[in-house]
Order: sequence, then C-alpha cells, then structure tokens
Amino acid sequence: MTVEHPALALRGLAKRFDGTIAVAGVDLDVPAGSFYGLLGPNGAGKTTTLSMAVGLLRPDAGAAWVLGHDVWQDPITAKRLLGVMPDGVRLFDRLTGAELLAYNGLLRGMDPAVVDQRAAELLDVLALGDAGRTLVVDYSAGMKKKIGLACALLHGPRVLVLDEPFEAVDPVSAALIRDILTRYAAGGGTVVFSSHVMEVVERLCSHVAILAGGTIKRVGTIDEVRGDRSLEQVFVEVVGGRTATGEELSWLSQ
Ligand SMILES: Nc1ncnc2c1ncn2[C@@H]1O[C@H](COP(=O)(O)OP(=O)(O)OP(=O)(O)O)[C@@H](O)[C@H]1O
Repeated sequence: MTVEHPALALRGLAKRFDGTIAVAGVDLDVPAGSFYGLLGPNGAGKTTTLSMAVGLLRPDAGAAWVLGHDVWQDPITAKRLLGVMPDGVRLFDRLTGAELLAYNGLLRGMDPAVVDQRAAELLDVLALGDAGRTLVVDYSAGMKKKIGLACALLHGPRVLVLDEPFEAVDPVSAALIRDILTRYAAGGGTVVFSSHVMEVVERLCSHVAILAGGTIKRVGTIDEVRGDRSLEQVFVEVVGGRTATGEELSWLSQ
C-alpha cells in the first residue's frame, strides 16, 4: 500500500523576531494536486510561514515536510521537489533573464541543453524574450515576478510555493501567470501562494487558509471556508479591523 503524503505538511511552526511573535504555531496540510491560497492581512505571518515551510528561514519550533520529506532534516530531497518564488524576489539581478535561468538550472545540476531549451520556452511564454540583454535589475516589478516564476518552474518541481505572485503585476501579466499556474495544477502539480487579494484566491484556489496574528483562523476548501457568504465577508469577520466613524480626517473635506 502506498501512502499519499500531503504536498506540504506543517506542524507547530513558530517564529519570533525579538519581541514580536510572527508565527505562533501553524499546522497545515496542503493536499497533493490542490491549488492552495494563504490569505492574510499585512503582517499576518504569511511570508514568515512560507519561508519556514520551504527551508529559507529556520523555525524556532515545529517542522515542515514536502511530499513526506522533512525540509530541515532532508533538505536536498525536499528542495528538489520544490519550486519557490520568495518574497520580494531576491534574485541575482546583475544577469539577463536567460543568464539567470541558466545559472539556476546549472546550480540544480540540470543538463545544460535542457536548461537552454526550457529557458527559451519560459522566456517566450512569459513574454520576456524581448527583454534580450536587459539585466534583471532593470526589469519592471512585474517582469521580476515573471522571471522569478520562471526560475521556480525551470526544474519541473512537484510543488510550487509562491509569495504574493500577483503583487505589482499588471492585468495582462497576471492573466498570463494565472494561465501558467492553472496549467501546472491541471498537470498534477500543487500550487501554494500567499495573497491578500480575495478575488484571485476565490477564482483560482481549491483550498484556502486564513492566517492572522500568526495563527490559522480558518482552513478548508473554498466552499467550506466561504459557506454561503463571500470570501471577503469571512475574511473581514475573521481578521477584524477598525471602522472609520466619519469623524476622523475631517480636514480632508475642508
Ligand atoms: N526579519 C524580521 N525581523 C523582525 N521582524 C520581522 C521580520 N520578518 C517579519 N517580521 C515581523 O513578523 C510579522 C509577520 O511578518 P510577515 O512578513 O511574515 O507577514 P506577511 O503576512 O507576509 O505580511 P505582508 O502581507 O505585509 O507581506 C510582522 O509583524 C513583521 O514585522
């Protein structure tokens, strides 16, 4: 009998920065083949959680597994299965897009001919082919997201983890990224991404977790979490927030 492992399993992940508790014990199972949205307001702990989940940030407590492989005990196996686009897309940006992809592929030990062929295809599909000799440092924010996604996809990972892939991306590029991710998921891949944009999560995801104050407040399929309301209504209820009384900022209307 084969055991089907979750694409990503997190248990008790916690992280504190000086006096701030960024993540306060996150448990999460991301089923293989799912399209998973991690929603949360600014400062909820999304980036910290995903960074610990993929082996970029060492947790104070807890553990993470990728398809059954412990990210911190067996990082090589786990990272072979993972494609990651980290927050702020920290890239070696004094390279062209093609050079950056070649560098990533060779670091992963891929055959140079395969790297060349896949890099050309990715640059073409992501409409970055025209950037030619432009260095990544001179790319626009949206282009940086796209080359970050290309780097994450290059080795054909089974699980993609993307930190705010739609942030600062124009509608045309966003549609392109959505199409690529949808195709990837339809081919059996698992996508996990963080966002604070309800519409994107509602439109793409099979599952969602709402994170606030460093803990998971709601989790399940989109229908389970949403019930008979909109995801935005559930989000606002879960996250709370202050309501303007109308008294504040009165000078704005003078
Ligand atoms: N390196 C760090 N040093 C100190 N505090 C940090 C660090 N990284 C994150 N934090 C704090 O941890 C908390 C969670 O931050 P995190 O970036 O994980 O949230 P987020 O949900 O990704 O937010 P956003 O949507 O604004 O990107 C915040 O209070 C943040 O200020």
